[in-house]
Amino acid sequence: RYTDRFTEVSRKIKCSIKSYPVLGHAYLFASRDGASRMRSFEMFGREAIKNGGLTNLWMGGKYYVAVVDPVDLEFIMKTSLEKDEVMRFARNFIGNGIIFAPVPIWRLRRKILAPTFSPKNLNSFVPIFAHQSSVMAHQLQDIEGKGRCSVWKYLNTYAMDSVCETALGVKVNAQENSDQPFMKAFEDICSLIAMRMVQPWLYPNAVYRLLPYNTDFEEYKRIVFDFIGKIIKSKRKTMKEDTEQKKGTNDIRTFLELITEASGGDRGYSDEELQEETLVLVMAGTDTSAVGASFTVCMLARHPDIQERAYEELKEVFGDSNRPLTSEDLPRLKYLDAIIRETLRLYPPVPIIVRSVEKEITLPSGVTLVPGCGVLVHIWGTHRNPRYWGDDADQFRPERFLEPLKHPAAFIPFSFGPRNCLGYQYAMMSMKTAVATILRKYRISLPGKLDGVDVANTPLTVSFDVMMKDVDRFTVQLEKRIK
Ligand code: HEM
Repeated sequence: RYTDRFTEVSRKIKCSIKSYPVLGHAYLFASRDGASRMRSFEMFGREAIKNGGLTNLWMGGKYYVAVVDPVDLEFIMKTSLEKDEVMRFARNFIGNGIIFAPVPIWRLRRKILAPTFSPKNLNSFVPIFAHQSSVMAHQLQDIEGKGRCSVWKYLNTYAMDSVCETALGVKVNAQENSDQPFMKAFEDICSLIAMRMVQPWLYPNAVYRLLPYNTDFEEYKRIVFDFIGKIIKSKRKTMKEDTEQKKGTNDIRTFLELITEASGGDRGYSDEELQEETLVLVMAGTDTSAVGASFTVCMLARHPDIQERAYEELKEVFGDSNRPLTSEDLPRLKYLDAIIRETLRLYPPVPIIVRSVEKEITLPSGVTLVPGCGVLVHIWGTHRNPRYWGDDADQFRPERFLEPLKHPAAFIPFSFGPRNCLGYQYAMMSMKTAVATILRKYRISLPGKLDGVDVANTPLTVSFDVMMKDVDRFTVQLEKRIK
């Protein structure tokens, strides 16, 4: 009966991509390869653009409406706060942490976590971003002048060190010891989750448990939880004293301290709940901003004129001084801000999110969605919708962010509405600090041609592993700038 209702909805929406009985469109996602998964998602984004904002996607018998129109999206993001059931595969990993939690749990956790992202707290983190990015700039000497090299490891460990120090008050020194089993395990588990989400034949637990993927999943999960568990245990011991000592001083209060206190101190979150929330912060905060900063570095390498303009802006703010960046410098770096936003538009670190329709809703475009429908919020497609970005929507042009947006939900790398990303400003500050620090020290480039291919003008090949990543692992050339 439900399927009949979904079929009825889907008939009102155009989709020229062939779907088969039982499989639906899942045959397009059968490969293990993340780049192939992303190509299929891009195809649905383009199809929705062609059809005026919506298209259908059948994942086996499960129906999704894919949306790339900001007017419909604004409505959906304000009315449908529940995550789609397909996120249960991510929930198997991080439990009821705020990001995938059902709405009643989410409301409580959001209330506790939100105040910790106040401007005062965020500004107090900037010296940590500045210090950690100077460590990164130093580490990058390893690849300076060595031709094409990946910057991923450097930016990922920078993000890890910054998040752990700001959120948990723990120095993990990932930059100096970059072989962190936690980071590799996290990357691999994301890949497994992404694959299971798009392959309905892997949905039943009875099937999945028989496959080697499940053994890997459990092993990666163990590594990740061991890491987080150790941190929490050590912090629980010292936190009480730390908090007492910091009272009345200007010392930085970490998220972990703030959320423990806000949720009632010793009688607040259990160890397990604190573990879930901590894991969300580390998970949501590390790879996403590392991916965003790494894509930005790749874009600067491809657009030397834009890079020079950003460097000029840095010279205006810092002159010839090597002084560390401060929180007052960040709002002055307006062009760098536009470059990062333009990068997040073309290469959103989270290209797709999925919400669930709980109550019947009629979208501004006139289509009525029934309970149980999934909504595929196509961030990648929305960002390339020519109706809102013009005919040059696929071109990298940061200047577009110096003008007002055509619609507030046309640019949604951090999602939109009451359940948007809590770390939005944190991420912008961390990424800006990292990219500014690299640019002050290095010129970023790429050879014009490689194997006869015009590198600068070829779009990056990206994969979908929950997060979107460059399959070449963000490869560029670095040369030291001579002052
Ligand atoms: C470029 C970097 C980042 C991007 C692109 C990003 C993107 C997102 C997206 C798309 C969501 C899902 C929202 C939804 O379902 O509507 C989200 C949620 C969230 N993000 Fe971020 N994020 C970034 C960085 C961060 C950082 C640095 C933190 C924390 C330090 C953070 C914390 C969170 C939290 C707590 C949520 C869950 C919010 C909720 O469900 O209420 N994010 N983020």
